[in-house]
This record gives sequence, structure tokens and C-alpha cells, in this order.
Amino acid sequence: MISMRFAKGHGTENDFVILPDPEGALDLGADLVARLCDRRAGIGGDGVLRVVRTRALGEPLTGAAASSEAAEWFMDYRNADGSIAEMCGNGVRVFARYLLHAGLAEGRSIDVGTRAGLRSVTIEDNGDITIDMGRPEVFGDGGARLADGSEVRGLRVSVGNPHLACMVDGPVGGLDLTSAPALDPAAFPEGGNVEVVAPLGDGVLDMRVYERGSGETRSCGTGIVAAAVAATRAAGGAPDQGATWRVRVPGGECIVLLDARGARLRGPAVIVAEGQVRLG
Ligand SMILES: N[C@@H](CCC[C@H](N)C(=O)O)C(=O)O
Repeated sequence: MISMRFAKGHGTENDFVILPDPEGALDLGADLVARLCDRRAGIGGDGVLRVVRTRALGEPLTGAAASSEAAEWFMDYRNADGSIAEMCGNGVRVFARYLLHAGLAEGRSIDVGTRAGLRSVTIEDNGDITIDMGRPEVFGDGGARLADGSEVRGLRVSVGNPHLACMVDGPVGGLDLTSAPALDPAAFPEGGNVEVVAPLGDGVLDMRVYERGSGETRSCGTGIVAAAVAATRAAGGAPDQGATWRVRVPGGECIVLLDARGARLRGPAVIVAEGQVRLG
């Protein structure tokens, strides 16, 4: 019998099982993650956020992750299928909300370690949370084949993790995201997340996403940033020169601010449950 404390939270309905593990005592294998995220036999979630002190993480922080050494708390993010991802934008907001809720952090500014590097978080007056997402990297064009065989073209963007953000004509609601879009393995050697994005006018975007390791989710923070970058370029602009987008997703809405410093992502994050989970 496996028994552990958990919390459950979401950011625009991208939902997470939160596992408090300050001293890194949990043995969190892919199978356990998948069982926790199972929506019938487990708690259910798009992923797991393990809340661990950076010094207790138990893995080397090299490359992009090295700046995370400066953060007391590390967001060890796993997708619902148990795979490890570098970064989760909605996850960072929910993680920060949990730190405050659990008394593990205080104040309006919190640093969170991630595998994509340190992310600085600000709590806004209305309770929304803004994350400094760093500078998205653009790698040029790419394509994907959707489940029904149709093709979408888009921009390959790294927001710490890989995305193909595809501007489409017409509503995103009718596109087939029932199974993983096929990506070119040469362009996405680690797989990727695929966004379909339609401009609604007045700086508003409509977006759906198929997430690597989780399936179609109701929101994806890094995907929202990738969509904002693709929309800025599709409109003939340059993200460095400044743009603000409201991005609507099935689970709500986030704001992306782009400028020469990079991208900031703002949106809600809530904790909805706490308890003890037992898996036989
Ligand atoms: N939902 C997240 C992204 C989670 C990771 C992604 N599925 C991947 O494998 O890269 C977000 O809010 O950014």
C-alpha cells in the first residue's frame, strides 16, 4: 500500500496532483505518477508537481537548469504518463499558490526552480500570478498531422519545453486533437506540444492544445506563451518590440506580455483539495 499526502490544484483548469516532499523522500517513478493522475482509479490530473527543496532534488542541475540552484523550492514536474518535462507554466503558478497556502513561502515575490531554469513569480493585487517565463526561442517553421489526417503548419518555439504553435484559419473548436498530432522527429527529437491558435481580434487569441505526455488539456501556460509569439510574428511584429495578448483556452484565459526582456504569463491558480491518497 502506497500512502502519501497530496493537494490538488489547477491553473485555468490545467490540473495537477501536488505532492509535498520537502526533503526528497518520495520515490516517484513513472508508474506511480500515472496512477496518481488516473482520473478513475487515482486522484486525476494532467500532471504531478512534486514540491521539493532544491538541495534535496536528487538530480544534477546543469545547463538551463543551473540557475535553479538559487531557489529554495523546486517544481519537479511530471506529465500524466509519467514522463518528465522541463517546464510547466500553469504548474509554476499552482506551485507558487501551494507554497503560500502551505506556509512554505511568503510575500509577493517567489522564486521557483525548474528544469528550464529559475522562474520568478509575482502575486498580483487581484490574486493572479505572473511568471517571468524568460526569452522564448524560435526555431523556424514546422508541421504536424492531426488525428484526422489534416495538416497544420506552425512555428517551432521553445518556452523551456518544445512547442509547435500553429495559426489556423477559422475556429479551433473543430480541429481533431483526439490523439497525438504526428510531428517530424528530426525537428522534435524529444516530442512536442502542439497548439492550434485563431486570432479573435483586439489582441485576443483562441487556443487549444495537445500536450506531450498528457493529451488534450484545458490549458497550457508554456503553450499560451508560444501561441503569443506565433501570433505576434503572424501579425508582422517582433516579440522583442512588445505585444500583449489575451489567450482564451477551454479552461479560462491568461495574459501574455512580450517585450525585449522576454515573456511574462499572468493568470489564476487555485488549490481545491488536500488529503491522503492510498493506492493498493
Ligand atoms: N501544462 C504545462 C506544460 C506541461 C509540459 C508539457 N506537457 C511537455 O511535455 O512539455 C504548461 O502549463 O506549460
